[in-house]
Amino acid sequence: MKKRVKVVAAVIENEKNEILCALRSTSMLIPNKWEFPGGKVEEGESLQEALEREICEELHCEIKAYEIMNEHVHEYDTFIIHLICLRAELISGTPVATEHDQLIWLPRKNLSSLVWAPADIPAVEDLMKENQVWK
Ligand SMILES: Nc1nc2c([nH]c(=O)n2[C@H]2C[C@H](O)[C@@H](COP(=O)(O)OP(=O)(O)OP(=O)(O)O)O2)c(=O)[nH]1
Repeated sequence: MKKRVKVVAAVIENEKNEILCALRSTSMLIPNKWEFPGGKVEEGESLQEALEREICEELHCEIKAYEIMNEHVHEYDTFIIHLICLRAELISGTPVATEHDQLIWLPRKNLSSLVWAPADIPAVEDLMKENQVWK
């Protein structure tokens, strides 16, 4: 049976309405694909606590995590991911790529120019739809 992981990911939006996108490195699982930074939820943690911890560990900055913007189950060849994307805001510091190969801020309308991890595509599509409604 495939392993099932519960992962939280941060949709961090800045004051210019750009979203932080992170490139998984060649040494990570699902290499060279873009994702929303985050990681696995540990036992006893709320989604928000898990995400704030992961971002602090990975990007060396502080965020405040808010509500779920997209939730999706995706089956990879070797595992099943329950990916939960939360809206988030940068509270202090500047994100630094310590595990990722690259970090970029992109306006919603340009998100489709990146090659995303397959599990992220529904969240990316939802974000781009918000662009059509509000911008
Ligand atoms: N963080 C994150 N992971 C994603 C996304 N999309 C996606 O398929 N994944 C996959 C890649 C990884 O296999 C898994 C998350 O694992 P991870 O390695 O980033 O999490 P972690 O830091 O808690 O892992 P670990 O090193 O403690 O084992 O989910 C996404 O948008 N964000």
